[in-house]
Amino acid sequence: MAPQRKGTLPGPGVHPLSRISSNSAELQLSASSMSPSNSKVVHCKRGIIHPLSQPLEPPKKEARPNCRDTLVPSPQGPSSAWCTESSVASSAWSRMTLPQSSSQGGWKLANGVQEQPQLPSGHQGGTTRGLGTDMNSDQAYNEMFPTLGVAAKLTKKGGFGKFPKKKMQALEVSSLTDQDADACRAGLLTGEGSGDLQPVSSIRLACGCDGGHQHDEGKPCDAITPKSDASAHSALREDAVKSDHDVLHSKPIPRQLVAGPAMVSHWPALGTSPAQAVHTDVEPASHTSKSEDCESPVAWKPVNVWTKDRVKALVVQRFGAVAKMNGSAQPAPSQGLQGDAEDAELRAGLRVVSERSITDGQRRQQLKTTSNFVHREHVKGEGMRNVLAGLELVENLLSLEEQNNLVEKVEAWLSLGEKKRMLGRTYTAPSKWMRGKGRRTIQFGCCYNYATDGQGRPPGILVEDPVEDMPPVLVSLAQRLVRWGVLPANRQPDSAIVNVYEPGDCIPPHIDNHDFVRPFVTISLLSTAPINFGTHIQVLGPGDFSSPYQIMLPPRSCLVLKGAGADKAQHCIPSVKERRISITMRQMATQFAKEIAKNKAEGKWGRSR
Ligand SMILES: O=C(O)CCC(=O)C(=O)O
Ligand SMILES: [Fe+2]
Repeated sequence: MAPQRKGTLPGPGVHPLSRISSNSAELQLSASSMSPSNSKVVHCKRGIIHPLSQPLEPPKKEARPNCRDTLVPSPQGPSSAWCTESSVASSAWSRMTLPQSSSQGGWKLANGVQEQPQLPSGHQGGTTRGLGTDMNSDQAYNEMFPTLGVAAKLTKKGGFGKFPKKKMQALEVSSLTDQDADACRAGLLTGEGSGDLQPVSSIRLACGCDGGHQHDEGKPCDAITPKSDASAHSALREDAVKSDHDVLHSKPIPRQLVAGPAMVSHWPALGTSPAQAVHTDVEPASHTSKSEDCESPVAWKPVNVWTKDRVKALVVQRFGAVAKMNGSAQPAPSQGLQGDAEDAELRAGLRVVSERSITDGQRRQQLKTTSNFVHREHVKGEGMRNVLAGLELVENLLSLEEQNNLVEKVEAWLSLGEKKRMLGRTYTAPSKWMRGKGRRTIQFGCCYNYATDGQGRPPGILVEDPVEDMPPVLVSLAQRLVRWGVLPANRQPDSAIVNVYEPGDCIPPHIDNHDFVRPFVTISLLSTAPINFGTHIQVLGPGDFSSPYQIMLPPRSCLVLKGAGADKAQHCIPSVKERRISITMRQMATQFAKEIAKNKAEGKWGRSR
């Protein structure tokens, strides 16, 4: 039996005057589980160190010139021409995500042979590159390595362990289609099966290079691989890859998104790259004090500080690969629950390497929680009571860098949504923008029906209507909310709505639907905005609401809603002055989660891509 559906959440594009409601109801409780992969990836500012947790083998050389992702035939090397679609799936091969616009690169294979820049006929997008190749073009290098989402399809057999080192130099990879590449960057196109996209092993460092060359201590990396450094490159790369693999040999391949700072040049819809924003003062004006910038545990460091020793230290730190890296017999340090969780966050792009040393306990201590909100109103049948009881504002939830990473993801999701590349009603936008009309939303995990729809379905979760799964970055966020005590363990969110407020946008007064259990949270990003509370909030005009109580929501904070604060008082966000993003993360009542799981298992939630 479906739970009562009384609360309603205003939709993204309907005038607020048409949708005020309030109510309360008893809830069905549920506990859902999300299973982070245990694989480990080092994620640095402008790149990642991906472990290869499953082995690779050279693909069979079956030429399939007309398949979707046909490789550019390469003049030499073990992989002269084959179809990634078949060979990757069948023989543990990798595919590298490259934007179409980067295809005029002028790369060289390590053996010095120029790779053909032209795409073969039948190619639908993207291009082919060599992994472990030298670059002969600064432009190509800078355009590609720091920018790319990297994905691979891998099967369970073969491996670097069995793969001759030299052939690493000529590993051939091919791009995904443009659509896949977009989805990959957005952290949506992932999966565990051999038919899904997976990250390829690669080492790309903060300098934007792939780790394939020697870095002099303290000296900037010029991101061009001099020929003479070739052996140093491969030594470093292979050491690290081997170590990753040795340590992680039996673990599943991590799901990963890589979105670098140069993404904007390939994907104009993204706007300014948040990765650059970290050190270029894109932080909105609402970040008033300088100290706020300083409280981030991650101080900005110049990107050119990576040295071979630093890389080794990182790999050791991340993977416990002491023995492999140093040739000594030290045992690998064990990774506890915290380590695994951090790994998941690193993979998801939520956490950066430099935050690795911060324990959950320390993170919890950084949180500043305010919970004594009081506003007494008459509640029918209950008399006067504090209708804000149960609200908690948790400040300092995210560092600046974590916020920027999230915003970068949101921009990618918006871009996909605009291109209609997300499932069903994942992305919704007001048909025509006007002040107070609404906001854009991105829903993950379940489709929420904001208002009675054309088929007469009431507000609430629509279990038949597919939306995209929670992306890894949000799964990690949900897990950390529990780990840091913001939400109880049995309330880990399994759904999320991203609200994107452009100046003038609002969310009208509402009580969140009881298809979602309490407590739940809404996380604020980018700018401070007031949230209004009251049992009867008045709508004065588009985006203009009159209410007896207001709480300021600073960026990087979250508001926990439960008790009367969630169920007796309505809340709303009046038209915002500055761009703001919020992520409302909630757990579905058990039966909805179960029905959705069932529908997915029966293949009723197809992918639109
Ligand atoms: O943007 C916010 O902080 C509030 C969002 C909200 O109320 C909701 O998603 O239900
Ligand atoms: Fe809400």
